[in-house]
Amino acid sequence: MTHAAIDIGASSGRLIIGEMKDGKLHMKEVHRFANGFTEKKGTAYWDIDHLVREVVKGLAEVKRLGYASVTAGIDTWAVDYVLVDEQGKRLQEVVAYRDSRTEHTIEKVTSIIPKNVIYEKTGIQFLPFNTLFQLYEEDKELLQKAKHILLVPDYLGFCLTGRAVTEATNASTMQLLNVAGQDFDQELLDLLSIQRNQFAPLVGPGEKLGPLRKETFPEYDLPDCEFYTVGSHDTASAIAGTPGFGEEWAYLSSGTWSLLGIESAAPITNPLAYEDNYTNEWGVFGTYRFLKNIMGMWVMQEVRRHLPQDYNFAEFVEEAKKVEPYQQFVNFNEDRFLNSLNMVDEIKVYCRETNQPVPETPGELASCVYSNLAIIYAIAINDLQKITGHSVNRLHIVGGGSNNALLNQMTADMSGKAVLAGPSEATAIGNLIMQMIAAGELADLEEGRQLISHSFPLVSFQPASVNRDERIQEFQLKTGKQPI
Ligand SMILES: Nc1ncnc2c1ncn2[C@@H]1O[C@H](COP(=O)(O)OP(=O)(O)OP(=O)(O)O)[C@@H](O)[C@H]1O
Ligand SMILES: C[C@H](O)[C@H](O)[C@@H](O)C(=O)CO
Ligand SMILES: [Mg+2]
Repeated sequence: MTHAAIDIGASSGRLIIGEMKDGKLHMKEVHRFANGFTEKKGTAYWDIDHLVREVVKGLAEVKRLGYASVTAGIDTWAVDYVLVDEQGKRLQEVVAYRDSRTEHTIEKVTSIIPKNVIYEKTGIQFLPFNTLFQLYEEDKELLQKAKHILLVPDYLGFCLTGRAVTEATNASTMQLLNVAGQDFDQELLDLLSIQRNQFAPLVGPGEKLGPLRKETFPEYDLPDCEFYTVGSHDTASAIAGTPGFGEEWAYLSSGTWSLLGIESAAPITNPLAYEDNYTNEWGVFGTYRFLKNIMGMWVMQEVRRHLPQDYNFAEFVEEAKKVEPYQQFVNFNEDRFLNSLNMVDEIKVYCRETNQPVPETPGELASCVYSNLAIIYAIAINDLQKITGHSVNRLHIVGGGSNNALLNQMTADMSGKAVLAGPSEATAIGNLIMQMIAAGELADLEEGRQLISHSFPLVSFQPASVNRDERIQEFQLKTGKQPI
């Protein structure tokens, strides 16, 4: 059986087909397209119609390649939603989570329901753009008109099959689900004046969603396609696609964001987890993604956008290798880097404010970003071990960032942990694995991870002794980021 993973990240989307042959997972990228948000009249929006078109184009390409019948699953970035009316029409453009409208909303909401109460209810990290805060700022009249409030992957599934669901892994990122009750929290819904039935029924990954409604797209020659729910939060699929085994492993899903954490059988919401803003996003098969959002390759994407040279990411790494690392210490996890007007200027201003050498060249800027991300990852692993009592002896880095051998080595050096890099397309692979389990081709996630480890070679990086403690202490001194 051939399966199609539709994986749409904040920076790019792709349709990848996969099938199991001779005990290996064989994949082919069939379609790739750009994604990104644009500002219109001061608000940041996604182009959701572009994404629908690109998904349908990708499915048409699947048919053109001779696959008459496939299954498919959709995963995207988290938290953002679409309001849909009684006729199934979108009520507004889709606001992007980096929009400034929720800059001060955490304070507003937590002045009504205390922060610790929300964390006890949801176990979810406080990020300014969580759906809870976006909906608090949403136009109340529009909200009232909405028959459905659909997260982006659920909306895409609705457009393609006509069926509205709320897939649980992505639903958890909204910070509206009560982890004890395993459904929406009524007090939080009341705060937003939202009825429970405005959210479609919660469903888990691995369930049949429905057939592609070809008649909706008559201008395309499309395959027969049965859609399944998967880990529709891309990070849930990325973790499902990470070939970690046993206890002592952690993951770093390295793309626009760096998501660093462990797979836990139960939520972890102790005081240290709350203080250090760790999250318990719902994973596949009832697991919890105990992780922390760290500013990731977004920083390099924005540096690239604001430099006159047109380097690709591999070229940035080569330029960074020519520069002495750890020349300045920058806490890229500060909100100021979430959507700076000009990331290059923001980094320079930060270094001037903290009386540090200012990076000027592309290599100096890339080295500054990679050096500090490696330190931030190392601190996050130390904190993770303290919070959970879980020891980590190897870090699996997956996603596009796993192609960065320099950063992989720096991460091993700063954390003192072995790094296993790859697969780069772990999200699409985790998406495919869920479909194969649902189709009965694989027994469970463990067998899926065995298949991944047999199909995609990992690259290993061992830690070198590089004044780890001194550099981390200097980072904490210069940035004020104290250990928990
Ligand atoms: N060869 C490479 N060398 C260095 N970095 C790379 C390389 N290839 C990709 N990257 C990094 O990976 C990032 C893209 O990662 P990935 O493809 O996982 O993101 P995405 O899926 O498009 O978006 P999201 O993270 O939102 O899912 C790029 O921004 C870049 O920084
Ligand atoms: C906004 C979310 O935190 C972000 O999308 C992250 O969870 C993600 O999905 C990274 O691809
Ligand atoms: Mg991705």
